[in-house]
Amino acid sequence: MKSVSILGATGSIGQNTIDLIARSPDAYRVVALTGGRNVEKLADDARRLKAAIAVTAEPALYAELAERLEGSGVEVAAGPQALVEAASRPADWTMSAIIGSAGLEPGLAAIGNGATLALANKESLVCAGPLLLSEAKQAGARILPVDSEHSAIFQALVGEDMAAVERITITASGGAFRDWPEERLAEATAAEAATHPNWSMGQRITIDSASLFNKAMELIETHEFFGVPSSAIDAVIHPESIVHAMVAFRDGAVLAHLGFPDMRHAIGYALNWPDRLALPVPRLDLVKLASLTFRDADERRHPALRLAREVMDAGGLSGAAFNGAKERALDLFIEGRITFPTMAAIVERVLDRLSASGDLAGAMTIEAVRDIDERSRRLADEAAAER
Ligand SMILES: NC(=O)C1=CN([C@@H]2O[C@H](COP(=O)(O)OP(=O)(O)OC[C@H]3O[C@@H](n4cnc5c(N)ncnc54)[C@H](OP(=O)(O)O)[C@@H]3O)[C@@H](O)[C@H]2O)C=CC1
Ligand SMILES: CC(=O)[C@@H](O)[C@H](O)COP(=O)(O)O
Ligand SMILES: [Mn+2]
Repeated sequence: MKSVSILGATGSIGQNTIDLIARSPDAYRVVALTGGRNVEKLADDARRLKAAIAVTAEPALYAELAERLEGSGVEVAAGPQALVEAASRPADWTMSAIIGSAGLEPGLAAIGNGATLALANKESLVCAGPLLLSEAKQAGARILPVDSEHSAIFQALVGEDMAAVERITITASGGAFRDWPEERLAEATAAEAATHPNWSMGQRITIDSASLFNKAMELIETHEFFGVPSSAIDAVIHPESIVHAMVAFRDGAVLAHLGFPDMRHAIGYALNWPDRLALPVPRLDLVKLASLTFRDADERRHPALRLAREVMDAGGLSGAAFNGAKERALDLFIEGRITFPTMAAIVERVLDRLSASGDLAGAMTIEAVRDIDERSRRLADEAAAER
Protein backbone atom coordinates (compact mmCIF):
# COMPACT_ATOMS: atom_id res chain seq x y z
CA MET A 1 0.00 0.00 0.00
CA LYS A 2 1.39 3.40 -1.02
CA SER A 3 1.13 6.28 1.46
CA VAL A 4 0.23 9.58 -0.22
CA SER A 5 -0.19 13.24 0.72
CA ILE A 6 -1.86 15.86 -1.45
CA LEU A 7 -0.90 19.50 -0.98
CA GLY A 8 -3.55 21.67 -2.61
CA ALA A 9 -6.11 18.84 -2.46
CA THR A 10 -9.12 21.12 -3.02
CA GLY A 11 -7.84 22.56 -6.32
CA SER A 12 -8.03 21.34 -9.89
CA ILE A 13 -4.88 19.18 -9.75
CA GLY A 14 -5.69 18.04 -6.21
CA GLN A 15 -9.17 16.89 -7.24
CA ASN A 16 -7.84 15.06 -10.32
CA THR A 17 -5.33 13.31 -8.06
CA ILE A 18 -8.08 12.34 -5.64
CA ASP A 19 -10.15 11.05 -8.56
CA LEU A 20 -7.35 8.59 -9.43
CA ILE A 21 -6.65 7.57 -5.84
CA ALA A 22 -10.31 7.08 -4.95
CA ARG A 23 -10.65 4.54 -7.80
CA SER A 24 -8.22 2.18 -6.00
CA PRO A 25 -8.94 2.69 -2.29
CA ASP A 26 -7.04 -0.48 -1.28
CA ALA A 27 -3.87 0.70 -2.99
CA TYR A 28 -3.41 3.94 -1.04
CA ARG A 29 -3.21 5.19 2.53
CA VAL A 30 -3.79 8.94 2.71
CA VAL A 31 -1.54 10.83 5.13
CA ALA A 32 -2.17 14.57 4.66
CA LEU A 33 -4.69 16.54 2.63
CA THR A 34 -4.25 20.31 2.59
CA GLY A 35 -6.38 23.13 1.25
CA GLY A 36 -7.01 26.82 1.57
CA ARG A 37 -10.47 28.39 1.84
CA ASN A 38 -12.57 25.46 0.66
CA VAL A 39 -12.85 23.64 3.98
CA GLU A 40 -16.11 21.97 2.98
CA LYS A 41 -14.41 20.07 0.15
CA LEU A 42 -11.33 19.43 2.29
CA ALA A 43 -13.39 17.93 5.09
CA ASP A 44 -15.50 15.79 2.75
CA ASP A 45 -12.45 14.33 1.03
CA ALA A 46 -10.52 13.84 4.29
CA ARG A 47 -13.45 11.91 5.76
CA ARG A 48 -14.07 9.89 2.59
CA LEU A 49 -10.38 8.99 2.08
CA LYS A 50 -9.74 8.49 5.83
CA ALA A 51 -6.81 10.93 5.81
CA ALA A 52 -4.61 11.02 8.90
CA ILE A 53 -4.60 14.84 8.92
CA ALA A 54 -6.42 17.68 7.14
CA VAL A 55 -4.90 21.15 7.14
CA THR A 56 -6.29 24.45 5.95
CA ALA A 57 -3.78 27.22 5.23
CA GLU A 58 -6.27 29.69 6.75
CA PRO A 59 -5.98 29.92 10.57
CA ALA A 60 -9.42 31.60 10.73
CA LEU A 61 -11.02 28.47 9.25
CA TYR A 62 -9.68 26.05 11.87
CA ALA A 63 -12.90 25.93 13.88
CA GLU A 64 -15.05 25.28 10.82
CA LEU A 65 -12.76 22.48 9.61
CA ALA A 66 -12.65 20.93 13.09
CA GLU A 67 -16.43 21.05 13.33
CA ARG A 68 -16.88 19.44 9.92
CA LEU A 69 -14.47 16.65 10.85
CA GLU A 70 -15.75 16.02 14.35
CA GLY A 71 -15.95 12.31 15.17
CA SER A 72 -14.10 11.32 11.95
CA GLY A 73 -10.77 10.51 13.59
CA VAL A 74 -9.04 12.90 11.16
CA GLU A 75 -6.54 15.20 12.90
CA VAL A 76 -7.15 18.88 12.10
CA ALA A 77 -4.70 21.79 11.86
CA ALA A 78 -4.51 25.26 10.33
CA GLY A 79 -2.01 27.86 9.17
CA PRO A 80 1.10 27.86 6.98
CA GLN A 81 3.36 26.30 9.64
CA ALA A 82 0.92 23.47 10.31
CA LEU A 83 0.79 22.89 6.56
CA VAL A 84 4.58 22.59 6.39
CA GLU A 85 4.53 20.20 9.36
CA ALA A 86 1.89 18.00 7.69
CA ALA A 87 3.86 18.03 4.42
CA SER A 88 6.94 16.79 6.27
CA ARG A 89 5.15 13.69 7.62
CA PRO A 90 6.45 10.51 6.01
CA ALA A 91 4.61 9.61 2.80
CA ASP A 92 5.83 7.56 -0.16
CA TRP A 93 4.38 10.03 -2.64
CA THR A 94 3.36 13.67 -2.26
CA MET A 95 1.50 15.75 -4.81
CA SER A 96 2.65 19.39 -4.74
CA ALA A 97 -0.36 21.28 -6.13
CA ILE A 98 -0.70 24.45 -4.10
CA ILE A 99 -0.99 27.47 -6.38
CA GLY A 100 1.81 30.03 -6.40
CA SER A 101 5.00 30.47 -4.40
CA ALA A 102 3.02 29.45 -1.28
CA GLY A 103 3.72 25.90 -2.51
CA LEU A 104 7.50 26.21 -2.22
CA GLU A 105 8.05 25.62 1.50
CA PRO A 106 5.53 22.76 1.84
CA GLY A 107 7.19 21.16 -1.21
CA LEU A 108 10.62 21.51 0.39
CA ALA A 109 9.26 19.98 3.60
CA ALA A 110 7.95 16.98 1.65
CA ILE A 111 11.31 16.60 -0.08
CA GLY A 112 12.89 16.33 3.38
CA ASN A 113 11.24 12.87 3.63
CA GLY A 114 13.48 11.56 0.90
CA ALA A 115 10.51 10.06 -0.96
CA THR A 116 8.78 11.13 -4.20
CA LEU A 117 7.46 14.62 -4.89
CA ALA A 118 5.07 14.84 -7.84
CA LEU A 119 5.53 18.47 -8.83
CA ALA A 120 2.63 20.38 -10.34
CA ASN A 121 3.60 23.59 -8.53
CA LYS A 122 5.79 25.05 -11.29
CA GLU A 123 6.32 28.22 -9.23
CA SER A 124 8.71 26.23 -6.97
CA LEU A 125 11.06 25.63 -9.89
CA VAL A 126 10.66 29.16 -11.23
CA CYS A 127 11.43 30.77 -7.86
CA ALA A 128 13.99 28.36 -6.51
CA GLY A 129 14.86 25.60 -8.99
CA PRO A 130 18.49 25.07 -7.92
CA LEU A 131 17.50 25.06 -4.24
CA LEU A 132 14.70 22.52 -4.75
CA LEU A 133 16.87 20.21 -6.83
CA SER A 134 19.83 20.35 -4.45
CA GLU A 135 17.58 19.70 -1.42
CA ALA A 136 16.10 16.71 -3.27
CA LYS A 137 19.55 15.36 -4.05
CA GLN A 138 20.68 15.77 -0.47
CA ALA A 139 17.55 14.08 0.92
CA GLY A 140 17.60 11.29 -1.69
CA ALA A 141 14.16 12.41 -2.87
CA ARG A 142 12.86 12.04 -6.41
CA ILE A 143 10.97 14.84 -8.17
CA LEU A 144 8.60 13.75 -10.93
CA PRO A 145 7.19 16.51 -13.16
CA VAL A 146 3.40 16.77 -13.37
CA ASP A 147 3.01 19.85 -15.57
CA SER A 148 1.73 18.25 -18.81
CA GLU A 149 4.59 19.54 -20.99
CA HIS A 150 7.27 18.48 -18.50
CA SER A 151 5.73 15.08 -17.97
CA ALA A 152 5.78 14.78 -21.77
CA ILE A 153 9.47 15.75 -21.97
CA PHE A 154 10.29 13.39 -19.10
CA GLN A 155 8.56 10.53 -20.91
CA ALA A 156 10.30 11.33 -24.21
CA LEU A 157 13.66 11.24 -22.43
CA VAL A 158 13.30 7.78 -20.85
CA GLY A 159 16.46 5.83 -21.75
CA GLU A 160 17.95 8.79 -23.66
CA ASP A 161 21.29 10.50 -23.17
CA MET A 162 20.88 14.25 -22.40
CA ALA A 163 24.02 14.89 -24.48
CA ALA A 164 22.02 13.77 -27.55
CA VAL A 165 19.28 16.37 -26.98
CA GLU A 166 19.40 19.25 -29.45
CA ARG A 167 16.20 21.12 -28.66
CA ILE A 168 13.10 20.96 -26.46
CA THR A 169 9.86 22.52 -27.68
CA ILE A 170 6.81 22.93 -25.49
CA THR A 171 3.40 23.72 -26.91
CA ALA A 172 1.04 26.52 -25.85
CA SER A 173 -2.67 26.53 -26.60
CA GLY A 174 -2.50 30.33 -26.98
CA GLY A 175 -5.13 30.70 -24.27
CA ALA A 176 -8.41 32.58 -24.33
CA PHE A 177 -7.18 35.43 -26.54
CA ARG A 178 -5.15 33.59 -29.15
CA ASP A 179 -7.43 34.82 -31.96
CA TRP A 180 -8.04 38.32 -30.60
CA PRO A 181 -6.48 41.29 -32.38
CA GLU A 182 -3.73 42.71 -30.21
CA GLU A 183 -5.47 46.13 -29.94
CA ARG A 184 -8.41 44.52 -28.10
CA LEU A 185 -6.31 43.04 -25.29
CA ALA A 186 -6.49 46.20 -23.17
CA GLU A 187 -10.26 45.66 -22.87
CA ALA A 188 -9.99 42.00 -21.78
CA THR A 189 -11.68 41.14 -18.50
CA ALA A 190 -10.59 38.56 -15.93
CA ALA A 191 -13.71 36.51 -16.63
CA GLU A 192 -12.84 36.37 -20.34
CA ALA A 193 -9.22 35.48 -19.59
CA ALA A 194 -10.30 32.70 -17.21
CA THR A 195 -11.92 30.64 -19.97
CA HIS A 196 -9.49 28.10 -21.38
CA PRO A 197 -10.08 26.69 -24.88
CA ASN A 198 -8.96 23.12 -23.99
CA TRP A 199 -8.02 22.52 -20.36
CA SER A 200 -10.11 22.68 -17.20
CA MET A 201 -7.87 24.32 -14.57
CA GLY A 202 -7.88 26.78 -11.68
CA GLN A 203 -8.62 30.47 -12.35
CA ARG A 204 -5.06 31.75 -11.91
CA ILE A 205 -3.25 29.34 -14.23
CA THR A 206 -6.02 29.79 -16.80
CA ILE A 207 -5.45 33.55 -16.89
CA ASP A 208 -1.70 32.89 -17.04
CA SER A 209 -2.39 30.75 -20.11
CA ALA A 210 -4.12 33.70 -21.77
CA SER A 211 -1.19 36.05 -21.05
CA LEU A 212 1.32 33.29 -21.88
CA PHE A 213 2.85 33.81 -18.44
CA ASN A 214 2.05 30.13 -17.89
CA LYS A 215 4.18 29.26 -20.92
CA ALA A 216 6.89 31.69 -19.79
CA MET A 217 7.04 29.90 -16.43
CA GLU A 218 7.15 26.58 -18.23
CA LEU A 219 10.17 27.66 -20.31
CA ILE A 220 11.96 28.45 -17.04
CA GLU A 221 10.68 25.18 -15.54
CA THR A 222 12.16 23.28 -18.52
CA HIS A 223 15.47 25.07 -18.13
CA GLU A 224 15.66 24.35 -14.41
CA PHE A 225 14.36 20.79 -14.35
CA PHE A 226 16.14 19.38 -17.41
CA GLY A 227 19.25 21.60 -17.22
CA VAL A 228 18.93 22.75 -20.85
CA PRO A 229 20.11 26.26 -21.87
CA SER A 230 17.51 28.82 -22.89
CA SER A 231 18.90 28.83 -26.46
CA ALA A 232 17.77 25.18 -26.84
CA ILE A 233 14.22 25.68 -25.50
CA ASP A 234 11.23 27.23 -27.22
CA ALA A 235 7.45 27.31 -27.31
CA VAL A 236 5.06 27.02 -30.26
CA ILE A 237 1.36 27.78 -30.38
CA HIS A 238 -0.61 24.57 -30.89
CA PRO A 239 -4.33 25.40 -30.59
CA GLU A 240 -5.45 21.76 -30.22
CA SER A 241 -3.32 20.97 -27.09
CA ILE A 242 -2.80 17.39 -28.28
CA VAL A 243 0.99 17.45 -28.65
CA HIS A 244 2.39 18.53 -25.27
CA ALA A 245 6.10 18.67 -25.98
CA MET A 246 8.72 17.56 -28.48
CA VAL A 247 12.33 16.58 -27.91
CA ALA A 248 14.63 16.89 -30.92
CA PHE A 249 17.82 14.80 -30.93
CA ARG A 250 21.15 15.28 -32.69
CA ASP A 251 20.32 12.55 -35.25
CA GLY A 252 17.35 14.61 -36.48
CA ALA A 253 14.72 12.46 -34.75
CA VAL A 254 11.93 14.21 -32.83
CA LEU A 255 10.00 12.40 -30.09
CA ALA A 256 6.63 14.01 -29.39
CA HIS A 257 4.17 13.18 -26.63
CA LEU A 258 0.49 13.24 -27.61
CA GLY A 259 -2.60 12.86 -25.47
CA PHE A 260 -6.10 14.18 -24.95
CA PRO A 261 -5.91 17.30 -22.72
CA ASP A 262 -6.71 15.66 -19.38
CA MET A 263 -4.34 16.15 -16.45
CA ARG A 264 -5.01 12.63 -15.19
CA HIS A 265 -2.50 11.51 -17.86
CA ALA A 266 0.42 13.35 -16.25
CA ILE A 267 -0.77 12.85 -12.67
CA GLY A 268 -1.33 9.14 -13.28
CA TYR A 269 2.07 8.75 -14.91
CA ALA A 270 3.73 10.28 -11.83
CA LEU A 271 1.54 8.25 -9.47
CA ASN A 272 2.29 4.92 -11.15
CA TRP A 273 5.89 5.60 -12.17
CA PRO A 274 7.99 3.63 -13.06
CA ASP A 275 5.04 1.51 -14.19
CA ARG A 276 2.63 2.66 -16.87
CA LEU A 277 -0.82 1.54 -15.70
CA ALA A 278 -4.26 1.94 -17.28
CA LEU A 279 -5.78 5.40 -16.83
CA PRO A 280 -9.40 6.55 -17.14
CA VAL A 281 -8.69 9.19 -19.81
CA PRO A 282 -10.26 9.71 -23.24
CA ARG A 283 -8.37 8.02 -26.08
CA LEU A 284 -7.05 9.91 -29.10
CA ASP A 285 -8.60 9.40 -32.51
CA LEU A 286 -6.21 11.04 -34.96
CA VAL A 287 -8.46 10.37 -37.94
CA LYS A 288 -11.31 12.20 -36.22
CA LEU A 289 -8.94 15.03 -35.29
CA ALA A 290 -7.76 15.10 -38.92
CA SER A 291 -5.15 17.82 -38.41
CA LEU A 292 -2.82 19.26 -35.83
CA THR A 293 -1.69 22.83 -36.35
CA PHE A 294 1.24 24.90 -35.11
CA ARG A 295 2.11 28.61 -35.26
CA ASP A 296 4.93 30.79 -34.12
CA ALA A 297 4.71 32.11 -30.55
CA ASP A 298 5.54 35.73 -31.29
CA GLU A 299 7.68 37.12 -28.43
CA ARG A 300 6.66 40.68 -29.31
CA ARG A 301 2.94 39.97 -28.95
CA HIS A 302 3.69 37.84 -25.87
CA PRO A 303 6.24 39.80 -23.81
CA ALA A 304 6.05 37.18 -21.03
CA LEU A 305 8.05 34.81 -23.26
CA ARG A 306 10.76 37.39 -23.83
CA LEU A 307 10.96 38.07 -20.07
CA ALA A 308 11.28 34.33 -19.38
CA ARG A 309 14.31 34.21 -21.65
CA GLU A 310 15.88 37.10 -19.73
CA VAL A 311 15.23 35.24 -16.47
CA MET A 312 16.75 31.99 -17.74
CA ASP A 313 19.85 33.85 -18.91
CA ALA A 314 20.20 35.95 -15.73
CA GLY A 315 19.61 33.07 -13.27
CA GLY A 316 20.12 33.73 -9.55
CA LEU A 317 17.05 35.16 -7.86
CA SER A 318 15.52 36.61 -11.02
CA GLY A 319 12.97 33.76 -11.20
CA ALA A 320 11.72 34.64 -7.72
CA ALA A 321 11.33 38.29 -8.75
CA PHE A 322 9.60 37.34 -12.00
CA ASN A 323 7.15 35.07 -10.21
CA GLY A 324 6.45 37.42 -7.27
CA ALA A 325 5.78 40.37 -9.58
CA LYS A 326 3.64 38.18 -11.87
CA GLU A 327 1.56 36.85 -8.96
CA ARG A 328 0.90 40.37 -7.69
CA ALA A 329 0.16 41.75 -11.17
CA LEU A 330 -2.31 38.89 -11.62
CA ASP A 331 -4.05 39.82 -8.33
CA LEU A 332 -4.35 43.42 -9.58
CA PHE A 333 -5.77 42.30 -12.93
CA ILE A 334 -8.30 40.00 -11.25
CA GLU A 335 -9.32 42.89 -8.99
CA GLY A 336 -9.89 45.02 -12.11
CA ARG A 337 -7.20 47.55 -11.11
CA ILE A 338 -4.93 47.12 -14.14
CA THR A 339 -5.44 46.07 -17.75
CA PHE A 340 -4.42 42.72 -19.18
CA PRO A 341 -1.29 44.01 -21.05
CA THR A 342 -0.20 45.98 -17.96
CA MET A 343 0.65 42.71 -16.18
CA ALA A 344 3.69 42.13 -18.39
CA ALA A 345 4.71 45.81 -18.19
CA ILE A 346 4.72 45.56 -14.39
CA VAL A 347 6.79 42.38 -14.32
CA GLU A 348 9.32 43.96 -16.68
CA ARG A 349 9.58 47.07 -14.51
CA VAL A 350 10.11 45.04 -11.32
CA LEU A 351 12.78 42.88 -12.96
CA ASP A 352 14.57 45.99 -14.25
CA ARG A 353 14.53 47.64 -10.83
CA LEU A 354 15.73 44.63 -8.89
CA SER A 355 18.42 43.65 -11.37
CA ALA A 356 19.73 47.23 -11.47
CA SER A 357 20.13 47.10 -7.69
CA GLY A 358 22.24 43.91 -7.99
CA ASP A 359 19.95 42.17 -5.52
CA LEU A 360 19.08 39.30 -7.85
CA ALA A 361 22.66 38.07 -7.95
CA GLY A 362 22.73 36.97 -4.30
CA ALA A 363 23.03 33.39 -3.07
CA MET A 364 19.89 31.26 -3.32
CA THR A 365 18.65 30.50 0.18
CA ILE A 366 15.04 30.11 1.22
CA GLU A 367 15.31 33.42 3.14
CA ALA A 368 16.63 35.22 0.04
CA VAL A 369 13.85 33.77 -2.14
CA ARG A 370 11.21 34.82 0.43
CA ASP A 371 12.71 38.32 0.63
CA ILE A 372 12.76 38.80 -3.16
CA ASP A 373 9.24 37.39 -3.41
CA GLU A 374 7.96 39.97 -0.90
CA ARG A 375 9.91 42.86 -2.40
CA SER A 376 8.84 42.09 -5.95
CA ARG A 377 5.18 42.10 -4.85
CA ARG A 378 5.65 45.52 -3.19
CA LEU A 379 7.46 46.85 -6.26
CA ALA A 380 4.64 45.55 -8.46
CA ASP A 381 2.18 47.61 -6.42
CA GLU A 382 4.43 50.67 -6.81
CA ALA A 383 4.75 50.10 -10.56
CA ALA A 384 0.96 49.81 -10.86
CA ALA A 385 0.47 53.04 -8.89
CA GLU A 386 2.94 54.89 -11.15
CA ARG A 387 0.92 54.05 -14.29
N1 LIG B 1 -4.79 22.89 -13.11
C1 LIG B 1 -3.98 22.28 -13.96
O1 LIG B 1 -4.45 21.52 -14.83
C2 LIG B 1 -2.51 22.49 -13.88
C3 LIG B 1 -1.94 23.11 -12.80
N2 LIG B 1 -0.57 23.21 -12.69
C4 LIG B 1 -0.01 23.83 -11.49
O2 LIG B 1 -0.54 23.16 -10.36
C5 LIG B 1 -0.71 24.07 -9.29
C6 LIG B 1 -2.17 24.06 -8.86
O3 LIG B 1 -2.97 24.53 -9.90
P1 LIG B 1 -4.55 24.39 -9.86
O4 LIG B 1 -4.91 23.06 -9.27
O5 LIG B 1 -5.06 24.78 -11.17
O6 LIG B 1 -4.94 25.54 -8.82
P2 LIG B 1 -6.29 25.76 -8.03
O7 LIG B 1 -6.45 27.21 -7.84
O8 LIG B 1 -7.38 24.98 -8.63
O9 LIG B 1 -5.97 25.07 -6.60
C7 LIG B 1 -4.97 25.61 -5.77
C8 LIG B 1 -4.89 24.85 -4.46
O10 LIG B 1 -4.00 25.55 -3.58
C9 LIG B 1 -4.73 25.93 -2.38
N3 LIG B 1 -4.20 27.20 -1.94
C10 LIG B 1 -4.45 28.43 -2.46
N4 LIG B 1 -3.73 29.37 -1.81
C11 LIG B 1 -3.00 28.70 -0.86
C12 LIG B 1 -2.07 29.12 0.12
N5 LIG B 1 -1.71 30.41 0.26
N6 LIG B 1 -1.51 28.18 0.91
C13 LIG B 1 -1.85 26.89 0.80
N7 LIG B 1 -2.75 26.43 -0.11
C14 LIG B 1 -3.30 27.33 -0.94
C15 LIG B 1 -6.18 25.97 -2.81
O11 LIG B 1 -7.06 25.87 -1.71
P3 LIG B 1 -8.59 26.38 -1.76
O12 LIG B 1 -9.09 26.14 -3.14
O13 LIG B 1 -9.23 25.50 -0.72
O14 LIG B 1 -8.59 27.82 -1.37
C16 LIG B 1 -6.22 24.74 -3.72
O15 LIG B 1 -6.20 23.57 -2.96
C17 LIG B 1 -0.23 25.44 -9.79
O16 LIG B 1 1.11 25.61 -9.46
C18 LIG B 1 -0.36 25.30 -11.32
O17 LIG B 1 0.52 26.12 -12.02
C19 LIG B 1 0.25 22.72 -13.64
C20 LIG B 1 -0.27 22.13 -14.75
C21 LIG B 1 -1.68 21.97 -14.98
C1 LIG C 1 -2.35 21.36 -18.44
C2 LIG C 1 -1.14 22.14 -18.34
O1 LIG C 1 -0.05 21.62 -18.26
C3 LIG C 1 -1.23 23.60 -18.40
O2 LIG C 1 -0.08 24.20 -17.86
C4 LIG C 1 -1.39 23.93 -19.84
O3 LIG C 1 -0.13 23.93 -20.40
C5 LIG C 1 -2.10 25.21 -19.97
O4 LIG C 1 -2.31 25.46 -21.29
P1 LIG C 1 -1.56 26.58 -22.13
O5 LIG C 1 -0.82 25.82 -23.17
O6 LIG C 1 -2.70 27.37 -22.64
O7 LIG C 1 -0.66 27.37 -21.23
MN1 LIG D 1 1.51 23.06 -18.57
